[in-house]
Amino acid sequence: MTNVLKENGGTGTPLLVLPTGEQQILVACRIRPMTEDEILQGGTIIAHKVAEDNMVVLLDPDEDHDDILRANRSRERKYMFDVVSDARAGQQDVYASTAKILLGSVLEGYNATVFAYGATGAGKTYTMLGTENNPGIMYRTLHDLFVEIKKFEGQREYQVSMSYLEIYNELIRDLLAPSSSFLELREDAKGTIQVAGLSELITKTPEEVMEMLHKGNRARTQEPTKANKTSSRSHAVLQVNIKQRDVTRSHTEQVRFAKLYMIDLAGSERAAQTQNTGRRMMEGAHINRSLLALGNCINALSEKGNTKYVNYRDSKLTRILKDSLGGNSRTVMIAHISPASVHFEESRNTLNYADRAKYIKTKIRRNVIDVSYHIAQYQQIIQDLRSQVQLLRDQKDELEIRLTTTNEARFSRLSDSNTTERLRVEEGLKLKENILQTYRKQIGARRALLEIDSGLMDVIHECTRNESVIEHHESNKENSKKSPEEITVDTIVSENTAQRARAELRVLEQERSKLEKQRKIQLKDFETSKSDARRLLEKVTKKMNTQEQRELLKLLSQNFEYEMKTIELQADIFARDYSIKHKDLQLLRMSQHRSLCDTLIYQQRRLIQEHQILVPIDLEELYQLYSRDIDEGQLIQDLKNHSPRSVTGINGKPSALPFLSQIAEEDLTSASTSVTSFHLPNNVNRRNNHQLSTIISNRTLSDQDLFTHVNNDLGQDSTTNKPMSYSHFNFEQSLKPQLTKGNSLISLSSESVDVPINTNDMTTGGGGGAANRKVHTTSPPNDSSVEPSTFFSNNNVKNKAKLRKQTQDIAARAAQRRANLHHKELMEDIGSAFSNEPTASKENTASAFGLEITGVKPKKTVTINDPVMSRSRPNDFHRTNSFSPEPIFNDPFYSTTNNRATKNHQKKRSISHGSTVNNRSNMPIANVVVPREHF
Ligand SMILES: Nc1ncnc2c1ncn2[C@@H]1O[C@H](COP(=O)(O)OP(=O)(O)OP(=O)(O)O)[C@@H](O)[C@H]1O
Repeated sequence: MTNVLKENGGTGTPLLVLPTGEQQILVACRIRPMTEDEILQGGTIIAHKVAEDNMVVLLDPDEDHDDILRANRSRERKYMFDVVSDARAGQQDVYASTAKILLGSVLEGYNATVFAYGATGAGKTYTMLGTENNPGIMYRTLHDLFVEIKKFEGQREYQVSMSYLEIYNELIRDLLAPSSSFLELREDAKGTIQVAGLSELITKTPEEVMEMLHKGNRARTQEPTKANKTSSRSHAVLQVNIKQRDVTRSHTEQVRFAKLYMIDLAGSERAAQTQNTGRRMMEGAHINRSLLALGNCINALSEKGNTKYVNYRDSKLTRILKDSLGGNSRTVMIAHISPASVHFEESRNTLNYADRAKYIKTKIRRNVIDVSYHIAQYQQIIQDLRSQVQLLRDQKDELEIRLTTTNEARFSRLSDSNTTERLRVEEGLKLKENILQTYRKQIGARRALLEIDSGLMDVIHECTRNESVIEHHESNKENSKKSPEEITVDTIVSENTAQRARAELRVLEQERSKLEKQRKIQLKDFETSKSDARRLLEKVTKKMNTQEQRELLKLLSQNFEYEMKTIELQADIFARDYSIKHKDLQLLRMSQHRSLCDTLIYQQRRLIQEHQILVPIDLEELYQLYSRDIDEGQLIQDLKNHSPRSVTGINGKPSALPFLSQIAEEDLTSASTSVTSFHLPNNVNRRNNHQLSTIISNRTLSDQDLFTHVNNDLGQDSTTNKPMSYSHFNFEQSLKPQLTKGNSLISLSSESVDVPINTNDMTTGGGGGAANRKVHTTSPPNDSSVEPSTFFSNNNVKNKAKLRKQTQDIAARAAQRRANLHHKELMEDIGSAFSNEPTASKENTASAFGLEITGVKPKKTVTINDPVMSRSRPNDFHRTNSFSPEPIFNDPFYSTTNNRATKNHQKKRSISHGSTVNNRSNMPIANVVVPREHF
């Protein structure tokens, strides 16, 4: 069979790769020769290819040229197509002008379809399948596909598999497993049609393909009809899947997939012409129905602008052809007609359809998946490359030994008279040595460049880090201008750090410019060695004329390429590492900036309150929004999620990022102030430590904070080496050392907090009345069996788990309460608008207004009250302004009710021993107690 192809012109012409994007279907027309039957029937040739033009002229056999009346109403039809072939065109010609055009694209990862269309007996099967001695498109395409694949041997890995099915009477049969039951079509999530259970066989040679095709065709439903002795009564679909990837593993790898459909449709038929009855007629009806569906799709798709709905669902054929007609596929339609006058109507219909199909456009894109390897996998790839390098080295050494022996033998054989040959061999060896040296030089230059780059990256990173430290110090200084008596140890430490950073920066800048100069020189060296190697290679290639020499050269080059690839991979790892570090710093800087903004907002807010300035309602709402973000911990959560610390390494464990451990403690502290400065402006928190902790103790603690603190394994107080006190732990003393050891940034969000554990509340499991459901804890835990000090003990895992569980319970109950409250409020709001309606009807009305009452999302904040403060200063509240009827206590910064609720109910709140009671629900809502004198 392969010989047949060679005789027919083989695979000569190079393959095209067509561009991506919207493309029209390529429509070809094949006019077959007259058959004996047609000649016997007295048929005349009415279909002609016009010279070189891609035009078909179809003459009307009934036209009477002597009819003067109809002289101007000729039924002669002219059609233009992309390709037209007539009786003179051989199988190879038809293949070369149609399917072969697609092959290059298929190998590049584009889907393609070739389908043969036409009336029964028009020559579709001949074109697609052909005969044993003159195979058709299916075989030729696959043959060339394998030839092309062979060309890439050693560079790309291919897997070719095929499946072959027929649609007979709207039933799908697997032609490669004909005894299996009928198959069903399925549509996957992406809308791609799949045939469930279809066998897919991997093929390695064209011979295997041909064997499978024959096997499939033998199983195909074929019956003689009046119109065609070997009429195919089904649509046959050959699907070839091509998957390819590069042999050489790299850090990024492209895997390409392509689907190639080759379809031999059953022929449309007219009952009168085929004279079919019974089963044949039924078959014909099915064939026609599916072809009609195809025709409808073609009509809809060829509409200008293609706005019409395309109904692919009418037949299995159109469902399978969905992508080929309107989706991601380069498609070629080969319309077949008989030239005989007896088939004028069929030919005309076919040509009309083909003419419409010219306007169909498909959207082509390449099916490529970029497989990007995780850094952890790089090591493996490098290892693989190293072993490949070693293997090649061994091969090279072996070849060198063989070559030397051969050369020595040749030298001894060479007589003095044959000096020219001797010189030639000597020169060859010299060239080889030269090329080796150049390669070594190039590798050396690349390695040196990599080292400089890596050093430079480190220096740049260190510069940025120091700049960040200085910047933060400056902004802090600016932010909290202190009187001389306010200068504390912290201030001095910070100043020293900044000075150190400045000194470091100066040295680093010098180092950086030195490295940059070195890099320039090295880069030049590398470029020179590259061009030297290229020149030499060209020279040596010309000189080496024995097979052995060429093989050696090839091995040398491959060896060199692998070495270079290994270095490039290392460079890539460095670059990625640096990029992670850089992002880390960016995060830190953003965090610092946020800290500054928080402080600003806080101070502004304080000014407003102290001077009782009226603020516009929208500003007030913005404050509330801001406060909610802070309290819900959403921003902190985001920070945590994007923190490089959240990058997981092998086995899901956090990856070791040494950079983080290098961050100076002061940097972390500054990052940590992102939230704390909002609660603790510098001029407040420097006054005295007592005040500091008191203020902190009264902040709102969100669920997020709560979980974070519990989960963060706070352990022992590092200064006293004692377990953490239950009622209070201080950020400065407790969290910072943990953080600097590499704990999550989330911990930075909180300082000193009170953990609100009311064991009564917990043990009742939320099942009690309003008293048990109180959010605030006004007394220390009264469960004496639980030693507070053991709660945070590092070793007491049980207690920690218990505490975690209790905390979660509190949060869950608080969330539930809020949900109830929201629900209630919503119902009351709706109630005021529709006060006469019963509750059920209100819910209906709400849903009619797009309000889903039951779906009210519970808020996530738990409000904590300082037990000590609440008891000792019950009446120490004051009003600041009309927007804040209570002091900070009701400050929207700390308040967690939603905007609407806050707005609606602010005026109705009353103060009751440190908790604000919502008039409607009688439930305490979020609040924080802050004694006046602290401001
Ligand atoms: N280009 C051609 N050269 C020579 N013979 C041809 C050519 N095209 C078709 N024939 C012959 O015409 C006859 C009908 O062709 P074929 O079976 O391929 O038609 P078909 O369109 O597939 O019909 P059906 O739809 O009924 O299956 C066959 O005997 C075939 O060998």
